[in-house]
Amino acid sequence: MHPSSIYNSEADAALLDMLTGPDRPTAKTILPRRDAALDPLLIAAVSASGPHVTRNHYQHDFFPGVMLPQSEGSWDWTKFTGEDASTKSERKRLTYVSRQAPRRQRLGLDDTQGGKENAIPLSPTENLPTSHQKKRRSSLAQAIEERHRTTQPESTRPAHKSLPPLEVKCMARTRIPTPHGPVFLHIYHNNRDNKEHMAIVVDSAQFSGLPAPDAPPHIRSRTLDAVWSEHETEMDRITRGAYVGRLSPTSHMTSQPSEDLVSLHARDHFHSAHQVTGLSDAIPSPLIRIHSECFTGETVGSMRCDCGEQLDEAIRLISQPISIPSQSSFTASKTLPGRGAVIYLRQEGRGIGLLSKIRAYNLQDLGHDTVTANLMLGHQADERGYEIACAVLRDLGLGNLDGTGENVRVLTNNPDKVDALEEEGIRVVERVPMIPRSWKTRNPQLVDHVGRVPIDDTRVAGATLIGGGAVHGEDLDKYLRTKVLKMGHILPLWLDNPEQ
Ligand SMILES: Nc1nc2c(ncn2[C@@H]2O[C@H](COP(=O)(O)OP(=O)(O)OP(=O)(O)O)[C@@H](O)[C@H]2O)c(=O)[nH]1
Repeated sequence: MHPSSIYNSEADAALLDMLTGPDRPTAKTILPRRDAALDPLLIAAVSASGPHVTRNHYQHDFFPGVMLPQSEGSWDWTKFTGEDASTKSERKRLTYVSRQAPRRQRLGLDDTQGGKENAIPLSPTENLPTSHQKKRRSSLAQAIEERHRTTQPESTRPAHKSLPPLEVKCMARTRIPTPHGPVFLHIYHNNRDNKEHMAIVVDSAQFSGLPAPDAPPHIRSRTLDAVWSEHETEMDRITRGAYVGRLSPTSHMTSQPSEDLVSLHARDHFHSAHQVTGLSDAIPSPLIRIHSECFTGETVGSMRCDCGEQLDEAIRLISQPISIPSQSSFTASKTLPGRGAVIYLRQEGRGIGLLSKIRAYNLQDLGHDTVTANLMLGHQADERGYEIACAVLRDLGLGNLDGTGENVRVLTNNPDKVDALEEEGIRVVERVPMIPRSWKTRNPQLVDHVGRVPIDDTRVAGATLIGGGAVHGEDLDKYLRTKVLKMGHILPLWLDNPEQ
């Protein structure tokens, strides 16, 4: 036998011994491992799940900050007394680097037109003034003039050539009981920004099923009632709110995808049936409000502005029953439930965002008014747009575009809103003013020690929130006065002291 084959047989015998023998080989006798130190599959899995895979990966510099000793392993955060400023400046922050091309490139957008109008979903720095906004105005009068020039409704601004037509889709709706009666809350998505705008629809007649022949059509979302996929189930439709009547454990009826046609038919039927009596003309058009988000006013109950009160008052006014006087000696008078909608737009702080609004409040505490404070921060006095609101209105059958949809009455003092709606083809047949409650109810004899006017003893809590009463205070007076005197709101000024 050849010596090398003997050597091989010995090695093989040792290997066999190691694998099968009763005694495990010691470190001295063990043969070098022949298997791979790391499983290639494991390596592939690890490399496939780098920081680009998930936004919640630890390499994002979120709380707790990476590279802080406290962030390693479990640590008692109750002991944290703040990061040492010196170590913070030395600490090199890890940054998240996207491997995708910039969104602008991926969407094939032209980079030459900056500004909000391009409606790219907002980045976290959106609230910071851009360089062109940082330009200081020489005088307030000039700035206000400029604001009137630049804050036209979005529809009148030059449309971005690469933007697809605006689309909105109602993703879900549900019944919400409120102090003013039930409403349907609708959540909308759109292809212009990454915000969830909402519609609060008041139409309690819907609870009794399909519209009665002598009643106005239901206010329903076309996109919600549409068929979303051939695979959608009845439960899918019910879960997203595409039902008629009222849901209960024992009753649920899905809406028909052709709801659009049904409601159009119902509207035609309604109008022709009542042309003779004139009843259809006697029923007022739905009352709507376009409302802009105000976290401080609506959630915290801030008395710096009247936003919480306006949202509450709008739902209350829209929910008021409608009395239809008798049209002839043959017909009796009627009372219909209130109908309409509040379109709730996520354009906090008149479009400048919550962060900037909070900074503006500090400037207001230094004595500046709401308009000047915005301008000092490099913003316009009002940066809102109403294109999405109009698309939502049309989806709800409120808009009367191309002969479809109803005319509307609009609750506002803001002439810009009426102009914006009309630019978009929404037919506004009446502007209904919103008089501040405190102006309507203020009577020095009634003011209690916290400055609240007890207009209704049953509604004393949460003064500026839903279901609240009337409040007034120095900040609110100043804000309301500025709206009338500087922002052109159509409201007869009520002042305790006009010199203030
Ligand atoms: N920048 C800024 N925004 C504010 C201030 N106070 C309220 N807002 C925002 O203003 C918006 C409400 O606008 P208003 O001017 O009160 O009312 P309007 O909607 O223009 O007009 P109406 O329809 O008559 O109520 C909300 O987005 C609030 O967050 C403020 O002091 N500064």
